[in-house]
Amino acid sequence: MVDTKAKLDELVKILAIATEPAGEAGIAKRAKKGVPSVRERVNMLLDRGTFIETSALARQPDQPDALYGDGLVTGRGLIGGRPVVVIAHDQTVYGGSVGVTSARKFMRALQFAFDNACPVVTINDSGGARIQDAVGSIASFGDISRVLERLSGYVPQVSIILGKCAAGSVYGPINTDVLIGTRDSYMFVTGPEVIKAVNGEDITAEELGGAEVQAKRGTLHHVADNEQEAYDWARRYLSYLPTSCLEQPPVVNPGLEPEITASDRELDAIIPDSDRAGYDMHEILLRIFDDGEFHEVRAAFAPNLITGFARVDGYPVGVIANQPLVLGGSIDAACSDKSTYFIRLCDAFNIPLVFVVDTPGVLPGLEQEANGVIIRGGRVPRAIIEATVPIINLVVRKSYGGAYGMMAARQVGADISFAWPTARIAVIGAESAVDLIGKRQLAAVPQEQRAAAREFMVNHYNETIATPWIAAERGYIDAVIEPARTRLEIRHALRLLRDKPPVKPGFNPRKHPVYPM
Ligand SMILES: CC(=O)SCCNC(=O)CCNC(=O)[C@H](O)C(C)(C)COP(=O)(O)OP(=O)(O)OC[C@H]1O[C@@H](n2cnc3c(N)ncnc32)[C@H](O)[C@@H]1OP(=O)(O)O
Repeated sequence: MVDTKAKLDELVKILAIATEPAGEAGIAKRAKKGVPSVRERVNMLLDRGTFIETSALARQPDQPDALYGDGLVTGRGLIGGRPVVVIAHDQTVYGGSVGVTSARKFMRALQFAFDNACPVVTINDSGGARIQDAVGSIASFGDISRVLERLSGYVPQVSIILGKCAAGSVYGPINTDVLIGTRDSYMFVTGPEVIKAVNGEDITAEELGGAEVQAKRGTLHHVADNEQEAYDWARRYLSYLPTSCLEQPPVVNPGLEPEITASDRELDAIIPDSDRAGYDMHEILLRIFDDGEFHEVRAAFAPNLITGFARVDGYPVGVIANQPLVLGGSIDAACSDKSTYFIRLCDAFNIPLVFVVDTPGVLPGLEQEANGVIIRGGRVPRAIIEATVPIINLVVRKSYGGAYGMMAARQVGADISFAWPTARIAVIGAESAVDLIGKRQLAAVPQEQRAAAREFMVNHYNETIATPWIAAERGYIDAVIEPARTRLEIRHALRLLRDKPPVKPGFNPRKHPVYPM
């Protein structure tokens, strides 16, 4: 005979335990740290009331006191009304470490995302592979890595970093698309105590892998002031992406402001008269896309290049722009990596690219050469050439030398290229050009007249060579446009390119190209 009521009572009791598996000790641990519970975290991320948990009762076999959930909460829910899979570590259960059972849950959740072609968001607060599970846990991380690779470029993957994450719990996230850390989070391969024990090095957690440091290294794509901001940032990021590479990104509020606005007209005066004066590129970006909105990604890393998302007539675009306020907007090794990554991210998810160009060229010097500026810079044009999404190129001021191609000149990959009348398109800047090819002429000028002669030659170069007119006359760019018309011209251009096919025509029997790495 089955005692149905007793069974139901047992279920209610077990579910209550599973909701707070570490009991009072877990609650006290969170209270001490001042952090929400893992399920509160999931609910802060998702649309209200949409979370459906899976495998809440999973626990280690053959251990009567094993804790439910095994340190991981998994399930599905909605963000902005669209499905996502969520995987979140419970720091109060085995330190959120990943054992054989939790790894199985992890894999099942990833498989669900694969089968249903929906994004994955992980909330990481974990010391990595569970030491007690020995080879079982490191083997499980191997399994997880293989599934993450299958998902990469197929569905968007976001990692939120909270607390102190180490080892497998940083290598997993770094293989996802975007990492968001709270200001008080840490990422390292091994923590300070292990380092002290292994090589005697005394180092603080902040120096080793604090959020600010990791953002400057490019490991974190955004540092949030608190958990809620981290979840909001992730939600906003996903609003620009399709649920998978099989879909198109969502369109939001098309058709607004079809005529030139007062904000558009401000663009006519934004480039300073002085060639050497800087200005904040954000001021341009905020005026050439919808609603003055720009969702910047990786702001703290290589800030001489800006990357982020915006909308053009409601359709998401990825934006890559030089920042004249930092290193004059020159291109260095770090910003080359930033650019390559962002091109591939957008291309993977059918998001057109808009390059906004004002760069004096590739940053010269020993430090850059030692940092691999050649090999890292070499990947940028490759990524542009391989991309199949529509690409727009807009030169607002300088576009010199190798940087011309690295910012998607039409000959490298732009489908449509524009320049403002203030554009300077040339092999090198005026001063360097005069010093290089005009040195014999200058040497022949009497010393007292040399400075004036040099200035004359610089002006002559700027007025006759480094202009957009030569590029326009010879067909290297498509049009020179009034700055105030830019927002509408980009709209028209992307409308023309809306049906660009996602494959390049022509058969090539190779397996894949070889990258400069
Ligand atoms: C593929 C791989 O992942 S191999 C590498 C395995 N992981 C590691 O080497 C990291 C080991 N862990 C650490 O270095 C530290 O715990 C840190 C840096 C992650 C966190 O440090 P702290 O914030 O000071 O927390 P603390 O060390 O107290 O750990 C919190 C709890 O998690 C447990 N824990 C942390 N990491 C692990 C782990 N990998 N396996 C099992 N338990 C772990 C701790 O034993 C502790 O348990 P308790 O609350 O019952 O005492």
